[in-house]
Amino acid sequence: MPPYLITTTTTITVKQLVGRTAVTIAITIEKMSGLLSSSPVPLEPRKAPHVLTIAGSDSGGGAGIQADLKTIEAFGCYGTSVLTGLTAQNTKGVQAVHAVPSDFVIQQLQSVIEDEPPIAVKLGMLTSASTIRALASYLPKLDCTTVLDPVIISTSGHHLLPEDAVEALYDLFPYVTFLTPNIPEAIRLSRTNTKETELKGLADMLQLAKDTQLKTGAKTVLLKGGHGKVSREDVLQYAGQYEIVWEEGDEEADTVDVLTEYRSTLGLKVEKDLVVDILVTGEEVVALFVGRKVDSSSTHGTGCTLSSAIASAYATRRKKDVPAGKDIEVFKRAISYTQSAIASAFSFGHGHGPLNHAHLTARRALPPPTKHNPHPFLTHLIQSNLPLWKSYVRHPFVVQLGNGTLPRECFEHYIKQDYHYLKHYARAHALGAYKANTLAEIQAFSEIALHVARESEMHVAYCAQFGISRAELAATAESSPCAAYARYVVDIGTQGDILDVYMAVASCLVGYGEVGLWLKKQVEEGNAVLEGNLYKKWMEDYCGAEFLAAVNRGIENLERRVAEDPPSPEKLARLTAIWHECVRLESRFWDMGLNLIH
Ligand SMILES: Cc1ncc(COP(=O)(O)O)c(N)n1
Repeated sequence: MPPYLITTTTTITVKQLVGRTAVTIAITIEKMSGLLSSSPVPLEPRKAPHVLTIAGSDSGGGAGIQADLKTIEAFGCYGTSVLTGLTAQNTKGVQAVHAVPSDFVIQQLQSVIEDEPPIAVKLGMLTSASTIRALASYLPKLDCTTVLDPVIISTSGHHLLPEDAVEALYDLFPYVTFLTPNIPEAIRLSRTNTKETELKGLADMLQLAKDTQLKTGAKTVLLKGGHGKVSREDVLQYAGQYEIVWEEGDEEADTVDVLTEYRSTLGLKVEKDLVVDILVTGEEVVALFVGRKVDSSSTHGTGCTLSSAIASAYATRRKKDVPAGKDIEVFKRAISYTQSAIASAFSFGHGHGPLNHAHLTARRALPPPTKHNPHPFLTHLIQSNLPLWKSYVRHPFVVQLGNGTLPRECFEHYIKQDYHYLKHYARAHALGAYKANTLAEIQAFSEIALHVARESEMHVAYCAQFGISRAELAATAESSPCAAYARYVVDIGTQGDILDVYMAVASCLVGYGEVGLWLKKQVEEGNAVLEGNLYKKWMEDYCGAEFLAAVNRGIENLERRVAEDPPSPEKLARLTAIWHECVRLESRFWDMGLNLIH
């Protein structure tokens, strides 16, 4: 589409975007009919599932009961807390621990339970052997689902559990439904003599998870793989053998070249290592949860958050007929919540920062740009419908153009229609200038509109290479797919606000950047040809450094705009819908070329 962008030096800005927030309103028929009938049926009082945490206090707010209660709340449950100890702690470390006497721990527990029994109990820092033993004799009476995060050493390296208390844990394990150790904790609790550094890949981790379950006697073990490094190939080896649950969109995330390439031009390390959490129930591997490693120092309280998330996801689970240890959905929701809380963490303190427990709610829905992902808005847009995005950027028209097999008349039809499209694309930018409310923004949109107008002249010359005269171009009737796309963009510009305009013009820019990069890679790998290709000039333009620099500027300004003024969830949903529609219409534009649609 826009060769004019090749020389574009103007910035494109777009406002904020992101996150996935879903609000479900459920009204039961009974209640409805109750409301409507002449003798109303009394409504059941609304109840939030009760989740209890038995853990220590972190004065810094990132771990312990503070993290637990925030997590429980985020899952829509009601949290109660029994404190086992107080820590004087911040993000830099633990300065002191003060144990709560074990009989007072039990007294707190009795007070809570006598009033309202919990659906699930999370256990964290248990502080002393006497408290652990007291809990081991109390828990069987409670008869409810328990999640134990065996907190032994803090992220900052402080011993939170004395040696005799670690041994006392074995009295508690038989009453534990879900045990969630990390690799060092699993090595310790399974009493294996392996050192962490001796673990070689996924096979050793699988063995460790099974050993931990066997030696502790906990019903289910979720071995957290955050400390390990696993390659994609290693995971794929187990594809037929175990259920593999990929993090949303991650299976294909590598294919978004435009972001990967841009990150590497910014000098950022593109993290290839995967994190694998292993779920073992009854000595059987149930599932592997695979996600991308998040390069972040905001990890304080990760174990507390995940275990509370499991307790809460269990308390609100939908499939009540599936055995607890095999309900993959529970673990998937808990892991995904924790991963997003790390990825969207904001900076706090001078050490290992806390997670963002409120990422599911309104204004923090979209993660802020981080070192790991400086493009959260675009990542959200692309991954919100990856198959749709691929139908555009890997369209057969593009594939055939790259390997030189695209029939000439298809390209000619496309390029003539593209000329028409440019006119409307320029109008959309003029509308953007009209709607902008700062002079800088007015200038940016006007300059792009000017560029489009000027560059359409270049387009005329470009078309001449294919024997298409200016008169022929002007006389060509607009095809329906071109009209549909162009009118949609201009219509959004007319009825929407400035941010809508940004959105309506973004997929064209980013998509052509992606197509250019992909074609370049195809040429390097021998799947596409440049020399002797009829479309060489077109390919060179879109693979060229100048065009890609314009794409990068556009992405950067879009992200900046969005980070400065985050949209509400409703606005985010609208922006995402505009993006999807433009991507769909871009794909139809290639269809038009390939199938000579008029
Ligand atoms: C009260 C309390 N509970 C648990 C942890 C472990 O959390 P982390 O390993 O992230 O330091 C902690 N530091 N403090």
